[in-house]
Amino acid sequence: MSDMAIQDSYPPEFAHCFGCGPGNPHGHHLKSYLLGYETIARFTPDLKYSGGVPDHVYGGMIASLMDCHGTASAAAFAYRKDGRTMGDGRRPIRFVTASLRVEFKKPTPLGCELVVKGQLLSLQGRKAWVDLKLAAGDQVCATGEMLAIRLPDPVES
Ligand SMILES: CCCCCCCCCC(=O)SCCNC(=O)CCNC(=O)[C@H](O)C(C)(C)COP(=O)(O)OP(=O)(O)OC[C@H]1O[C@@H](n2cnc3c(N)ncnc32)[C@H](O)[C@@H]1OP(=O)(O)O
Repeated sequence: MSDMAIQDSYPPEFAHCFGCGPGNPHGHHLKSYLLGYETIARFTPDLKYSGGVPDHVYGGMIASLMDCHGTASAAAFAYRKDGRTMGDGRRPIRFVTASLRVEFKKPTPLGCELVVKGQLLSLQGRKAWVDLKLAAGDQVCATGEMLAIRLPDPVES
């Protein structure tokens, strides 16, 4: 596993995300890592992120974790495809979410660590499709599929 969290390679101007930006003092600071051919993030939601019943995680939190982990995953997969290393000093590769479909398979327990994993489905031009799974222990509680779009490089003047 790379020692560097994908989000820690974000330059300051891209580091404000509430879910994962290192530069947002109020945010969740999600950290995603490239591990072989998949990505992984671990996060324990605070007890205030309860859903309809007190011991289940709010669905928006689950979608938020997939949102941030999915775009970070897309970036990591694109770095690898381009033969680059994150934080290499060149213009960073960044993706934003164009669409995210989440399927809530089981209630997600609150008060324990959640593990989000991402796998690349396809990378074509600026478009990356990422498969996502969120689990509590051995139980997959939610699955997702993201289309992430790579931000274009600025035109040199
Ligand atoms: C910025 C720093 C990021 C740091 C990382 C933290 C991110 C954390 C995760 C997030 O919360 S991201 C925030 C939520 N997402 C957004 O705010 C994105 C809002 N949408 C946009 O900014 C633009 O629509 C977008 C950049 C996604 C695309 O606009 P562009 O003008 O750059 O591209 P264009 O519209 O030409 O689309 C490029 C391709 O993607 C396709 N596409 C775009 N949106 C799509 C969509 N929603 N569904 C399907 N396909 C889509 C589009 O058809 C086209 O396909 P082709 O190349 O084959 O023609």
